[in-house]
Amino acid sequence: MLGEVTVCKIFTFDSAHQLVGHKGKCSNLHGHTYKLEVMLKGKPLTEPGHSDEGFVIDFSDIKATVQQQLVDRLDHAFLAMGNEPVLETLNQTGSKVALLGFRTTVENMSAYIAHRLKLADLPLYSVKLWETPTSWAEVLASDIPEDGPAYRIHGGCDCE
Ligand SMILES: Nc1nc2c(c(=O)[nH]1)N=C([C@H](O)[C@H](O)COP(=O)(O)OP(=O)(O)OP(=O)(O)O)CN2
Ligand SMILES: [Zn+2]
Repeated sequence: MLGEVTVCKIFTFDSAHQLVGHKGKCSNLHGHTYKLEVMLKGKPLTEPGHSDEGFVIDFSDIKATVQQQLVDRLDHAFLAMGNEPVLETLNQTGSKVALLGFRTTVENMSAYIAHRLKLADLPLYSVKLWETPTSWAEVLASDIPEDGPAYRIHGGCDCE
């Protein structure tokens, strides 16, 4: 839309996961330093004298929301679908687990993140999630179905 600007804030978090049934090395328990690019779009505020004049949204407000909604939960956690054999041991030993309920591919993770941020009322344009320095997935906010991402849910999740 005319006059709109896209702004981006970048986050990183370190997590472990395991793609049960994967034909290759990702069937092993392993970890990533994920890089998350959150892109927001809107018209910069024009209200004279307002703290946010000239901002689409204050970067510090984006940071607070993304930290609270996602990073605090995912960082240094095992990202679980719920079907991983190691899950029982992690739960028994009090290790940090984010039970997401879906297969933790980068495609599904980026859809989950986009949905969470849309629900948090950010003027979200898209999220791009880097799983490795050479692999990423991107989801546009406008491509998230009203009732949430279309991935298969296994059992439950501790998402809300
Ligand atoms: N389409 C997808 N393919 C793969 C995913 C995924 O989420 N979506 N995930 C994995 C593994 O979890 C892991 O990310 C390995 O990815 P890969 O790019 O193969 O990692 P490398 O370290 O081998 O990357 P190189 O830069 O090519 O060395 C697998 N596939
Ligand atoms: Zn992986």
